[in-house]
Amino acid sequence: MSVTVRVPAKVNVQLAVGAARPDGFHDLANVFLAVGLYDEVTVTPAAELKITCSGPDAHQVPLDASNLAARAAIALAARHGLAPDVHIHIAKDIPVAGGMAGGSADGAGALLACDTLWGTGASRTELLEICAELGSDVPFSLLGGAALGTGRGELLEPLPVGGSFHWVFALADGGLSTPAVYGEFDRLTAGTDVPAPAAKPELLAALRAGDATALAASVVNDLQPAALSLFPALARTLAVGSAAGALASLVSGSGPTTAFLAKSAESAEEVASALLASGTCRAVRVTSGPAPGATVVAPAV
Ligand SMILES: C[C@](O)(CO)[C@H](O)COP(=O)(O)OP(=O)(O)OC[C@H]1O[C@@H](n2ccc(N)nc2=O)[C@H](O)[C@@H]1O
Ligand SMILES: Nc1ncnc2c1ncn2[C@@H]1O[C@H](COP(=O)(O)OP(=O)(O)OP(=O)(O)O)[C@@H](O)[C@H]1O
Repeated sequence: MSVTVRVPAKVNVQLAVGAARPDGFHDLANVFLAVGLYDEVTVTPAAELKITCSGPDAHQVPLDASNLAARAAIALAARHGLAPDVHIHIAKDIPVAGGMAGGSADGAGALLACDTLWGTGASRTELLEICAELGSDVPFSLLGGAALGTGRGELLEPLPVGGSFHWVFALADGGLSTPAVYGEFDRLTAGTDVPAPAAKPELLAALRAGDATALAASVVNDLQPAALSLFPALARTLAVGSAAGALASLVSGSGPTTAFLAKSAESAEEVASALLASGTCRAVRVTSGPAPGATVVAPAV
């Protein structure tokens, strides 16, 4: 008896970052778009909590209680007076420490999988509450689609999207630590007046219309200068994608994955080939978004 949940990666089409708050987090206007790269989380009853991981980046994933999937199982079990005795297997396809919310995806996936396996019947509200305790990106991993995240990114308002967008992702050699990138943002903006973050109306309209050209004209990531400062080689990857015809080239979230919005599936393939041929990234992925949020794919039998 086991339950498998599929969970998407995300790209931030707008990431507006405010000044650091007293609690160390930053207020955001975070426009999330789920894209079709997925991790699959399978939970099976076991004598004790155990985690395994497969996939090309598996060796970088912690297999102890610090794994967000383990933390999710423990949090749900504690709320319902259960023992978190499950084997969690993560089939990992989302790049690790890549700015695509891979760990968050596993947290949301394990939560939904354990809820289904244990029959805890937690409401959507309770699941989202636990997600927010696990991390700022985790609620969106559960929800999927597109959403505006405010607060530290955990307060979600689903957004309408009028079509599918073609994306290419270039995976970098190495990762970036999210706190380090926010720290670099603070260093780069020290002494300046950081405006309160706000979603751009023209960007929300472009999403609503499914208009890739209009979306490309308005994407913006306030963490990009910080990511480039810590990982300067990313500038070359961005330039290659733009020269190959991408409508927009940007750092995905805290990086170092770079994201390229293409006008068509054919153009996306051309951008991907140029990126690979340039030698400025370790791998490329072609996909589209929005993608659905965490979904049970193989229920308990
Ligand atoms: C960069 C993004 O991926 C964009 O969606 C997120 O803002 C990061 O979300 P996350 O990885 O879920 O981050 P969390 O696990 O909640 O926080 C990790 C660390 O990132 C920094 N952090 C995160 C979110 C936020 N709004 N402000 C922050 O300053 C803090 O240093 C925090 O200690
Ligand atoms: N299930 C998990 N998968 C990957 N990393 C995990 C997981 N649980 C905990 N981690 C830890 O979290 C760190 C960040 O990994 P993750 O892949 O979530 O980064 P990210 O995609 O850049 O995050 P975000 O986009 O949400 O800022 C890893 O280096 C690892 O130590």
